[in-house]
Amino acid sequence: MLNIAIGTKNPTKVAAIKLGFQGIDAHFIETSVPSGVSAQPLTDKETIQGAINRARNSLEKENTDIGIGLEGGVFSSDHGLFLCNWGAIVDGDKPPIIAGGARILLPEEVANGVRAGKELSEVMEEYTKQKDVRSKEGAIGIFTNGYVNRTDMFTHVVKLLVGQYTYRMNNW
Ligand SMILES: O=P(O)(O)OP(=O)(O)OP(=O)(O)OC[C@H]1O[C@@H](n2cnc3c(O)ncnc32)[C@H](O)[C@@H]1O
Ligand SMILES: [Mg+2]
Repeated sequence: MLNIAIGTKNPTKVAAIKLGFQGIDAHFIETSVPSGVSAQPLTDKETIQGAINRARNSLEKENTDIGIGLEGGVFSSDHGLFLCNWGAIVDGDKPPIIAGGARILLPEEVANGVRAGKELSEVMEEYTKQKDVRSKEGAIGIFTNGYVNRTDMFTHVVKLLVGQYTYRMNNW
């Protein structure tokens, strides 16, 4: 059995990790760890680092076989501010396994709140007048009209991670 530390207690991320590991005999420990980056990462680079830090910190804290981290962020482009998501698996001293998720543009009204220094989660609550969007459908669920929610999006990231992890186990 694979012991896995999950570097979050956010229910959308926890659900995605359990779905992404379906078919693998695994035991999960949810643990709160620092991401080591800003609460609102503003570049791909910072968001990737947050995912790796969460994976490594949860592995070291819980002393499991592997650690997994999922991190949400945004980045600026010529077209506006994109939502981005990254994930990482850390397995001892091996190089981290990394995978990226879907990206969508945020409406300018929401983007301006983040540019002004607010966290996306806070802006989403004001914009939708709903509490705790981050733990439910997420910004991606709201702006895709429910077609792809935060768990769907992170499940894809986790499958990309698990697939690369099992490939490496079998071939390296
Ligand atoms: O408990 P943790 O694991 O930290 O979960 P989180 O919801 O805070 O998620 P992240 O730290 O990975 O996300 C970074 C920031 O972006 C926000 N965010 C990212 N994606 C979001 C989404 O789909 N909906 C609402 N807020 C989102 C989030 O609330 C944070 O302010
Ligand atoms: Mg957070």
